[in-house]
Amino acid sequence: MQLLVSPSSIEEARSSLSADIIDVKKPSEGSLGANFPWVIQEIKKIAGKKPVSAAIGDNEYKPGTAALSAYGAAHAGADFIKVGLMFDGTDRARDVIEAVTTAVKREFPEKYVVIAAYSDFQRMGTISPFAISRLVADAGADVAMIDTGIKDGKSTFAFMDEEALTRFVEQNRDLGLQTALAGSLKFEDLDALKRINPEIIGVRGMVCGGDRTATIRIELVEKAMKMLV
Ligand SMILES: O=C[C@H](O)COP(=O)(O)O
Repeated sequence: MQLLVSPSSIEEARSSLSADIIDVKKPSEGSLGANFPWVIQEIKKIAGKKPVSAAIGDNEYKPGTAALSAYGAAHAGADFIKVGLMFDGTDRARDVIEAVTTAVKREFPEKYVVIAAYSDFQRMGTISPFAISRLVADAGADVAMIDTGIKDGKSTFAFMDEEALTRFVEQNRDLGLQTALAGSLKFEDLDALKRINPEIIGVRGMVCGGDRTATIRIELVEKAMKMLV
């Protein structure tokens, strides 16, 4: 299980370097808020051999806009391009997933496309994570992800229990996909996450000391890494 940590600045990225994946985002613009291309470029430089991920926003149904954002993130140096689906409807989700995957993979077949749905989809009226796996696999994307859409401190475990999350991981594995789980995860959740066994867990608040609007602390990233071995 790899640890993905989401810094919002170059300084925070420096504190995140012991994580497995450095995920550039702008939390002030949403759960999967996109940061500036020059921030991705700078973080890519300091990340060395560590893979860099970039969130490209909690997208409405705008396949062209999402595809261009994904293309921009790939060109800025992101190895993982992470796309949130903040709308409902299987056909519409298929359009966006195909568009972003094509935008990245035509030029960068080695890069990973991560498609995220939200554990709190019911309160937001957006697509269920269970509905995206097949679409992600059919499009040739790589990772199906769950995050929380509304960052009000309620964790993914408040909306989906261990059994549901395990089913999601298994569904993805059967389709040849990796799974990433995130959403206000806490140190206390790590044992359950080890049992669920996704390929990636994504955190920010946990390594900011509980408040995702605070700053990432190097010792908490190291603590999380130690707890995962
Ligand atoms: O990709 C993961 C997210 O940044 C998780 O953020 P969070 O742990 O504050 O919910």
